[in-house]
Parts: sequence; C-alpha cells; structure tokens
Amino acid sequence: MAGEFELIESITSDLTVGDDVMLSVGDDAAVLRFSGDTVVTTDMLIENVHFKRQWSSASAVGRKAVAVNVSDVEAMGARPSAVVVALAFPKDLDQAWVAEFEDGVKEECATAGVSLVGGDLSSASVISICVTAIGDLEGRPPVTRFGAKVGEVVAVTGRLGWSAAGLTVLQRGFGSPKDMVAEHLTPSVPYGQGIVANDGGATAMLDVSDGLLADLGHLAERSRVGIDVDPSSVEIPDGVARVSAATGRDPLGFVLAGGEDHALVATFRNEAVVPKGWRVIGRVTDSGSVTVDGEPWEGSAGWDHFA
Ligand SMILES: Nc1ncnc2c1ncn2[C@@H]1O[C@H](COP(=O)(O)OP(=O)(O)O)[C@@H](O)[C@H]1O
Ligand SMILES: Cc1ncc(C[n+]2csc(CCOP(=O)(O)OP(=O)(O)O)c2C)c(N)n1
Ligand SMILES: [Mg+2]
Ligand SMILES: [Mg+2]
Ligand SMILES: [Mg+2]
Repeated sequence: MAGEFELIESITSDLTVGDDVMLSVGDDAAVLRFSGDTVVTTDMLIENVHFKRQWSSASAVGRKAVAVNVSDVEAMGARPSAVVVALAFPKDLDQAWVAEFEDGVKEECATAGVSLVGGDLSSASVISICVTAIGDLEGRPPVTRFGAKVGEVVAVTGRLGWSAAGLTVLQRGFGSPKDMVAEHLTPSVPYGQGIVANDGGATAMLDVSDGLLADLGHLAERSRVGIDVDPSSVEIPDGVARVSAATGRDPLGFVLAGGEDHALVATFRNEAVVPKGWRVIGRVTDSGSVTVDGEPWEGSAGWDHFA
C-alpha cells in the first residue's frame, strides 16, 4: 500500500470539475459558488452493514456511495453540484480495491453531473465511507417532507423492489436475476427528476432508502397527514416476481418495504400536474397513518439500523 499522500495524489491527479467549483482539491476546503440556496446532506456506507466485499466490486461500492447521497439532493428538488468522499479501510486492504473504488466514485459523479471536490483517508477495522453531497436550488424553493396536503396524489419515479430482490438472492448465495442484483449493488437514481418534480409543483418529496412505506411514514408524520397506497397501481417487476416465487415471499413486500431503492416519491396537487415518467401510486388522506388499500401494513415497513 502506498502512503496516504501518494494515494491522495493518485486519486486526485485526474479530476475535472464543474463551473460552480471555484477551488477543488489540494487546499483545506473546496470553494463553490451557487446562484441559490445550498442543499447539504451526508450518508455513510459501512462494510457488512451496507455492502459485502464478496458481493460488490470496489467500483460498485464507489458508485453506490455517490448515488445514495446525490439521491438526497435530488429529493430536495435541487441541482446536485459536488461531493466530498471520506474513505477509511484496513491497512492490509489491496491497493487495487482503493483505486477501483475511486474509479467508481468518479464514474457515478460523471453520471450524476457532480464534481468530486475533496475527501479524506484514514485506516479503520472495516471499510467505512462517508460522502457529503451539495446541491444548488438555483432560486427554487426546497421540496421538503412537510408540504403534503389531504387530497393530493402520491407519485413515484425510479425502481421499487429491485434492490431488495437483489439483496435477497445475494443473501442466499445466488447472483441472479442479474438486473435485480445490479440494482442493489448500484442503484440507478433518477438523476434530474428532483428538479423536474420541483418545477412541476411537488408539494413534498423524499427518496426511498429505508422502504417505501417507512419513508412515506416519515413524510406523513412531518406533513401531519395520512397516505394510502393503492397496491393495484404498483408494478411488480419480473425479477421481483421471480425472487418472490423462489422464496415464497409476498412480492408487494419487496416493492413496498424493501429499501435502498433510491426512487423519488413526491406529492402533487392532482394527477394532471404529475410529471411525465412519474406513476401515481396513492393519495394523501386525513387518516394520520400510512395504509395499503385502506388497511395498515402487516409486517416491517422498512429498514431500521437499530431494530
Ligand atoms: N447523527 C446525526 N446528527 C444530526 N442529524 C442527523 C443525524 N443522523 C441523521 N440526521 C438527520 O435526520 C434526518 C433523517 O435522517 P435519515 O433517515 O438518515 O435521512 P435519509 O434517509 O434521507 O438519509 C436527516 O435530516 C438527517 O440529516
Ligand atoms: C450486507 C448488507 N446487509 C443489509 C443490507 C440492507 N440495508 C442496509 S442499510 C439499508 C437501508 C438504507 O440505508 P441507510 O443507511 O439507512 O440510508 P439512509 O436512509 O440514511 O439514506 C438496507 C436496506 C445491505 N445493503 N447490505
Ligand atoms: Mg441518512
Ligand atoms: Mg433521503
Ligand atoms: Mg435510513
């Protein structure tokens, strides 16, 4: 393994940045210039909690670390601008793992349209990653979790259930359906749709990380409303149906409570204003809780790190 500063040099020597980056890596902090209010968010990926080395390539872990963070910037209705990436790993880790991880980070930054403007390296007993993502509202209002009103519709864009189906087969030692597994290892965030929803009049929004019903629960609580999901409007992807048949688990469970989807879910005043590419899956009610076809969901609504 190279020394810390040689590693930083090899990671950062080929970086390119966007026009809003005044100063990138090599100083004590980066400097960005925005035209509107700034959005900032952070999320960690911890080995054996969020990924396993035997399941994920280093590149997939790098891509996921960026994707799950930029997803939160999208969920505020902002334009994602930049990320900083902190990585800690065991001293005996193969240096190629670090290089491939950083390649994955850069690849996803390019896909998401963000600049890598800094980071940190440390040693640790397991691979631990912390990304902070920054976005520019460019004069728009933020789309919060607390703006949903009774009578509005709930709509989603992105893939629901794929990630959980992929995780389920990985946990059983299998590698297919490949599209489900790939989605779990690197979620395909609907980049650009946060702004589309904001400009389309979304009244509240979040990204689905813990599970659709759990996350809708956060939105309902913050907005002091209820939400009813119409299960007949929720598509069951082929791969989810296959994993469900193989495991005997309810396909709706993957879609409604699976987690790590990084789809965007938002409320809109009515169906007519729902943007193209978004599917209506439910309504905002006055029940004060999240229901599925009017009934409480039996079983887990999503992930809890300490449950
Ligand atoms: N350790 C912490 N200190 C301060 N705020 C936190 C901490 N952990 C989570 N939060 C905040 O709590 C809110 C919910 O967090 P979380 O469920 O992780 O959101 P998300 O699923 O979008 O990542 C966010 O606003 C987040 O910034
Ligand atoms: C090895 C492994 N076990 C379990 C999971 C499943 N899992 C881990 S964290 C999580 C929920 C989302 O992660 P979190 O850190 O809560 O993200 P946030 O809500 O903060 O965006 C899920 C479904 C996984 N991805 N990898
Ligand atoms: Mg979080
Ligand atoms: Mg979120
Ligand atoms: Mg969470």
